[in-house]
Amino acid sequence: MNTQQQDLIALTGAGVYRQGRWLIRNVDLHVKPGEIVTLIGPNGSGKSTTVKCAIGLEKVDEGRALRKSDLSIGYVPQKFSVDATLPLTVRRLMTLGAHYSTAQIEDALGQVGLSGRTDDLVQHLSGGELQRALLARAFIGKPDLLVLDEPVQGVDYAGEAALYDLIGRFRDETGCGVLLISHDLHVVMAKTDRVLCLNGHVCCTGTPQSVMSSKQYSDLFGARAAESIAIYRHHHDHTHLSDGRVLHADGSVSDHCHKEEEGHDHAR
Ligand SMILES: Nc1ncnc2c1ncn2[C@@H]1O[C@H](COP(=O)(O)OP(=O)(O)OP(=O)(O)O)[C@@H](O)[C@H]1O
Repeated sequence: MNTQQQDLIALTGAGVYRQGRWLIRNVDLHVKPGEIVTLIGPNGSGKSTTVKCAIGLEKVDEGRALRKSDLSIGYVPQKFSVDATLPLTVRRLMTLGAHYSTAQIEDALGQVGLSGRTDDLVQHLSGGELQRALLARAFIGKPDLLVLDEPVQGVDYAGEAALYDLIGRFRDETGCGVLLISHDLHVVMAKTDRVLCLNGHVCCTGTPQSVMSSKQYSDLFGARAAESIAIYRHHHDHTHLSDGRVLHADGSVSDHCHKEEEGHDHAR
């Protein structure tokens, strides 16, 4: 990756305020071409909200969200539902909003192990197959940025490794950036260039190696590091108040939870 390259997306001090509370605050996130950046964090910690701000689906209430001009994005959302009464074939799914040749569609589907399935109804795909089809749809336009919100949900273990390999290969071949939300600690550590651990704010960040060798990482993940579930068992020592300020364990209140260090224990 060339660090001189322009960011594809950049959040700076981003905050989203909805229904009387800050969903995220003080979030900095940058993705350059060729870079895989992964967000991890507990349920409800603001990962999807952060991704939506980055690609312009949510607006930020403070801070800045910038995107490279003419940025093309291949997005696999966390939730994708198809109306059971609306017949939608895999071919149609692949061409919604764009035109691709049969050869291009077959090639994209072949890459995710769905060759020959173009005429199947999307409603009849299994959960893992639908996920693969959505990934093929994200790949097919060769976007500048792939944004994948839990791309392997419902995919079996062997299929999961294969799909992450595919994402890595796609990045290598096209030089695209990848912004990923993952719950799989092994995958995060193996594939990603940079990890951001969110809990309403960025509580620790760095290369997988630097995060893994940091005290914050062992405090966060400790002996359970081998278990992906460890991600959800942070030991927390401060609370986010409804006005966005932070109540620390010693009773002090500050505007944000970053005191001096990059990563730390925290709570919401
Ligand atoms: N538009 C909205 N209005 C109000 N609250 C919202 C809105 N969108 C998200 N939230 C809340 O913000 C919090 C963060 O949601 P988000 O989906 O970003 O979390 P997440 O880290 O992706 O969670 P998960 O791992 O469960 O998918 C949640 O408590 C959610 O209910």
